[in-house]
Amino acid sequence: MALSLDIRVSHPGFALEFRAEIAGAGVTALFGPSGCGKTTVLRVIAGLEKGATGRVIFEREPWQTGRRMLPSHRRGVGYVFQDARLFPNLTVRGNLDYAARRARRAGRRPDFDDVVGALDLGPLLGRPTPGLSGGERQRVAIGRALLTAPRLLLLDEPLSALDESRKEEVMPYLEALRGAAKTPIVFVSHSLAEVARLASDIVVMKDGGVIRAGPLDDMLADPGFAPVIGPSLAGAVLAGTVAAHHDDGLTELALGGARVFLPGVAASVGATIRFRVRADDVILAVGPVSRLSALNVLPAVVEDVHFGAGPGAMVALRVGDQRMLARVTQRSLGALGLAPGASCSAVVKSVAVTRAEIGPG
Ligand SMILES: Nc1ncnc2c1ncn2[C@@H]1O[C@H](COP(=O)(O)OP(=O)(O)OP(=O)(O)O)[C@@H](O)[C@H]1O
Repeated sequence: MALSLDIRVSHPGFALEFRAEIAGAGVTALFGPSGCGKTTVLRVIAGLEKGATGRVIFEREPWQTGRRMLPSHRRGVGYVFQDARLFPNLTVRGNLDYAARRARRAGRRPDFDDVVGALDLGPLLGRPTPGLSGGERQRVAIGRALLTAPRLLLLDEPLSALDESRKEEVMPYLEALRGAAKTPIVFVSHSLAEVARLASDIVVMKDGGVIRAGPLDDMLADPGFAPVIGPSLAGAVLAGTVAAHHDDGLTELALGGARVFLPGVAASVGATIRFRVRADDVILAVGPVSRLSALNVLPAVVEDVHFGAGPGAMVALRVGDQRMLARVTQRSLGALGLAPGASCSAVVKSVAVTRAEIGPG
């Protein structure tokens, strides 16, 4: 584990008591409602929360023990804030150069051209920052953080200030970063769709503490996790390989032996795609399914059933070697005779999977 945290922070009316081990690679999401303490955790990691106590160890290096803190600038942390916080008096190039100079002074060697290329910042370099769009500003902010050649990258809701189309503009850069960066990333979000697209691990927070932590895919496929996030948000991530793009705008994916049709995905044939299917969008059927508008009928086996306090049930399904969740009524389960071990079909409408929930694998 790269980052070991056992920290406490106290503000008037708020107490944080946070323990977690954060992986040395990939993206760990800190997920939870507004005010649960996500930003405070990032600030402690970055060395910005002066009143914090406890222990922060990064790759065996003590960043904080008790009240002794390694100064923020000696940690090698890149921080991207919700609002880009660019220097308004400098051009895009000026903002980026500033970061690269800082890194070089600290003995690190950022690759300017590499970062500019990865984030498509070339055409923006001469622009003053006040005139940039929200999406452009965040790309520059991410570039600036990368140019400090950080050992750890902290992203605090980098998309939350953007509207949906701007989010979609920036998201592919974050996804590419996840694939290319050897730097571990801690990503704060209260959007499960964003977390499902970017994260490999998740730490779920509530009221200043950790309520669940683990690998994202396992967690999202666990029917016991649904009550933690709210059943209407529940849904598992599936992965498939692009098999074909069709003239009517649909993309066909191979999932083991099964086929799934999604709204057109911009990825080449053979590429791996991840997509989240919300439990509410899955219909279960027993026996032959014919003449149905839904395009995806996946052979499934019931693995587990969790009953809620109301009339609903969360059903864990195995589809080939992957897992899915379906939320149906207990009445339907009884009528169909569905219990662990039973075979059924999981029916998913193509249009139920939105673009925001589809990303590269
Ligand atoms: N410097 C401070 N002084 C007093 N209270 C603070 C301070 N910083 C944070 N808090 C409080 O601590 C709590 C946690 O704040 P924090 O910003 O960490 O939550 P969050 O989960 O990141 O929220 P959001 O998603 O809205 O950004 C909030 O109640 C906040 O008002």
